[in-house]
Amino acid sequence: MDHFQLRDGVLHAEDIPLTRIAEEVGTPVYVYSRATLVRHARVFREALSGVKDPHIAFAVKSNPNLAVLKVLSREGYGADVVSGGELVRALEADMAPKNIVFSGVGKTDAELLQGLEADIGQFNIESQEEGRELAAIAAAHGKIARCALRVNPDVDARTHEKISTGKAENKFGVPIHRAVEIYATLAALPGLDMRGIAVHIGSQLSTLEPLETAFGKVGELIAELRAQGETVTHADLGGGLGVPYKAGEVLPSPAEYGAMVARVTKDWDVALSFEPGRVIAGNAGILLTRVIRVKRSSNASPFVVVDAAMNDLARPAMYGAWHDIEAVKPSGAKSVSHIVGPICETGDTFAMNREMDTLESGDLAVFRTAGAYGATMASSYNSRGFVAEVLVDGDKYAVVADRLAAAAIMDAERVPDWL
Ligand SMILES: Cc1ncc(COP(=O)(O)O)c(C=O)c1O
Ligand SMILES: N[C@@H](CCCC[NH3+])C(=O)O
Repeated sequence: MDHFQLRDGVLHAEDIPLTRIAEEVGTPVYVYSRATLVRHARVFREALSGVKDPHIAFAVKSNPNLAVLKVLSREGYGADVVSGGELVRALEADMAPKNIVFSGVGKTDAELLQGLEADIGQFNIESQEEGRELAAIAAAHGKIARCALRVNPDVDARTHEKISTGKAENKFGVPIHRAVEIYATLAALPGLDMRGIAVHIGSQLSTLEPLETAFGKVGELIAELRAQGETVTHADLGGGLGVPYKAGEVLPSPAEYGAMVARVTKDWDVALSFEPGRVIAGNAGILLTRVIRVKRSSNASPFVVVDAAMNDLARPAMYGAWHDIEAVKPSGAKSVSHIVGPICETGDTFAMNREMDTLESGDLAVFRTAGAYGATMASSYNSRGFVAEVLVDGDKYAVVADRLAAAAIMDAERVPDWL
């Protein structure tokens, strides 16, 4: 069920008209639906009913807002973090340390220590070098780091090249053909409890086949490790399940994903964990914007200039990504337009020649499927300040991230007295 629906001609988030949020909070603003987050969290867990005791760690990078994390921690979700900053957020949102997994190719010594001191559940080690450093830090502090070795299975996830992570040429994980040797080396080090394998081949996957191929390789690796006398009790299957960005688009469902996982892993005899991000948060959020003006300077499609820009929602500029765009109070008229932001880059374009609701100066519109990799990738480019975020719950809402004005950002800058 979609919690962003038209009621009496006005698009609502749950029971709140988006016109009200625009008036009271201003635009641009991200709006999240608590009911959708909860529904997605439960659907994903339910989809894994064929897996014994799955551990689900929300990929914090997809939406690190504290209120969003709190909703998910209340659903029993843990966190997949990739920085000390994300770790602090997960703890702040009451995610139990044992339910936190630390991924990423570039964890610094300080971040490794931070994870050890928080006694997180698992480090996903991405290189032999990182494993050695973690072992030394753990041993020096009298701690044991529970670890999985992230492997790179050299599988094409068939997604956008910038978010593919499982090809040999990508920076992530250790080459799977070297995994047995590296695992054995790390398992012999004091300070490390090597207990499993992790894999994540990319994001916004639109077919299950690459995942199945990668998981098949992990299954073979686990058997090989055990044959060599290594202990393997855990496997982390990452995230990556795609979501529809266009109305009517059909992607593999969480249930199909869960059934595939249960089938492929049935003889593994390990505790499985998952790191979903987009599939939980993507369709739980929209970006609400207002049309500044419509430029009709030629016979071509008009430029509808909105007050959101590539600094607020980077995906179209970065990946050529599509987000459905709809009027908040649709008149019924449709036309072909270009939807652009105010930033001084041609790349600040959300849609070209898009047939969609006709928008006029002052109208409100939404970018759909903006709950994942939206606000979190915002910047202050062109000194635009940071976009605000709102969480709706039935007939109430709260501002869960203040708009950070350009002036507040400037306050953090200093002009040296020798200038
Ligand atoms: C290690 C890791 N886990 C989980 C995720 C979450 O991916 P997604 O949002 O596609 O589910 C990512 C991002 O791709 C990631 O890099
Ligand atoms: N930022 C990307 C996803 C990156 C996934 C990170 N592992 C996107 O918006 O699609």
